[in-house]
Amino acid sequence: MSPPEVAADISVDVAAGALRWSPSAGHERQIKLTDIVGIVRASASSTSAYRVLYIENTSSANEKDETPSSVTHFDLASLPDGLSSHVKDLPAYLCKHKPVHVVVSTQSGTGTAKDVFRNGVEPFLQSLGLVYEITETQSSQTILELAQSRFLEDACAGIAQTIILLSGDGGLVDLIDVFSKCQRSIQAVPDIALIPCGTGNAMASSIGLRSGPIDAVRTLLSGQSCSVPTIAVRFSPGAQLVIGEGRQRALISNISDPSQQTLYGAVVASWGLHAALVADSDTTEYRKFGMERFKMAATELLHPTDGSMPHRFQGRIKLTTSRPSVSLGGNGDESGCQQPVTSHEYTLPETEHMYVLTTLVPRLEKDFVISPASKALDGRMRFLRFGPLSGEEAMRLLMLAYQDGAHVKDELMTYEEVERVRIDFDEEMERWRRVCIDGKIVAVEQSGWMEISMDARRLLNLITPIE
Ligand SMILES: Nc1ncnc2c1ncn2[C@@H]1O[C@H](COP(=O)(O)OP(=O)(O)OP(=O)(O)O)[C@@H](O)[C@H]1O
Repeated sequence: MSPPEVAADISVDVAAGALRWSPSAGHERQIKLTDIVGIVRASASSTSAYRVLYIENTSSANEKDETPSSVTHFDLASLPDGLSSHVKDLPAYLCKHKPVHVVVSTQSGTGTAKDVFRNGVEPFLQSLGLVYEITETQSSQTILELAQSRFLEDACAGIAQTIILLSGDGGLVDLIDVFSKCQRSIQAVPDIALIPCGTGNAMASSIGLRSGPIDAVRTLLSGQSCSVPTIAVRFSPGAQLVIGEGRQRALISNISDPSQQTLYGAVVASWGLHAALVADSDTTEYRKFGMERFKMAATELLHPTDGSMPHRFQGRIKLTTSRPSVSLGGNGDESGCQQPVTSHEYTLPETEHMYVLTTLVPRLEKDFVISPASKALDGRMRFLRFGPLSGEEAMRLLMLAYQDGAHVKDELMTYEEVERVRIDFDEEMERWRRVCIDGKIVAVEQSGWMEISMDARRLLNLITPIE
């Protein structure tokens, strides 16, 4: 790390939204006030009083660099007018006795997590003098193994942990799955700071981290810790995880009891078009295209090369919803009192489907608002469905999700809050019995089923921006 730079001639130009200073060597510098990550008080042993952490944009017009920004800092002897609102105390989750654990998921998205660590997270931690340990993923098992051997053990022993996770949704889901399958009680719930480095980044986008991974570093200094609600997805005994670019199968759970075939997630459980396109596009070849990979796979599913219509997914769907009880002989309760809520279970009349999705979050990508009524981490589950359509019509409907979720107003769409969803699959080919749980793909056996419901436990916290 370079020696601290103590600034002189610091001035705040509120009208221009700029901060100017003279470094100890070199020309006057200027940044936008919006690029300030935060200002912290220097340690007692320091000669300066404050440290300004900011995002430096080093991109040039010709550079094709996906992570051009970096986090850096300079020191101040005193605080000029106009900067006091940027002064932050270190949040409790950065004041634990244990080193911060950083997990870099090297294959997430287009493989930028290492750069994001080098340019954003590492200089941030060093600027604050925080001690940290790093794990870079070597395989798709790394996070699962680390969660099992370290994070879970410490959580059960009551040791407070903060984990900075540079990944997409997959890394978070690996942690959720390991913690949810633990039979022991968690004594200290870990705080997870998600730095979005994946393709969809549904959870990060949904909690408000939509300006890229370097910008998400801000939240490390000024976020709040919120518990993560999860779904439990139970499967029929023959269901198997699809791994190795679709070529291999693995057990869902190492427990031999078939009734324990459960996966846990925090984002989405889907069947039909969504699950098929996530499954088809999860190959090294497709991953190179970033977010485009979803659209490319969708095009192939919606416009089969043999000129046929898109597949009609066969199965029966049963929903359980919460509804206020209807009072006998009345048109609702006019007294203003809350009506008791009862569960209502019914099977959809349609047995052919195209898009079937249950979600806990509003966004599947930064601008793809799948469930506009959802609020991240509020623990409410919503169900979306539409039936068989032409490729053009399905695309039209899904593109409306990019207009703040306008698709849910379309009469072709079923959209409602649910407590439980059960699907009984009536498909012969395994290809059409693949489902997606937060990016993981499961192939259900012929005549098999899956059942999605909320898990009552909250075993992990997520650091979210304060609104
Ligand atoms: N070194 C590695 N070798 C093989 N697989 C890896 C390696 N590092 C990470 N992975 C796997 O790559 C996948 C990346 O998933 P992740 O969700 O983080 O990114 P993504 O799929 O691009 O994003 P999103 O889920 O947000 O769309 C995970 O399954 C992870 O276990």
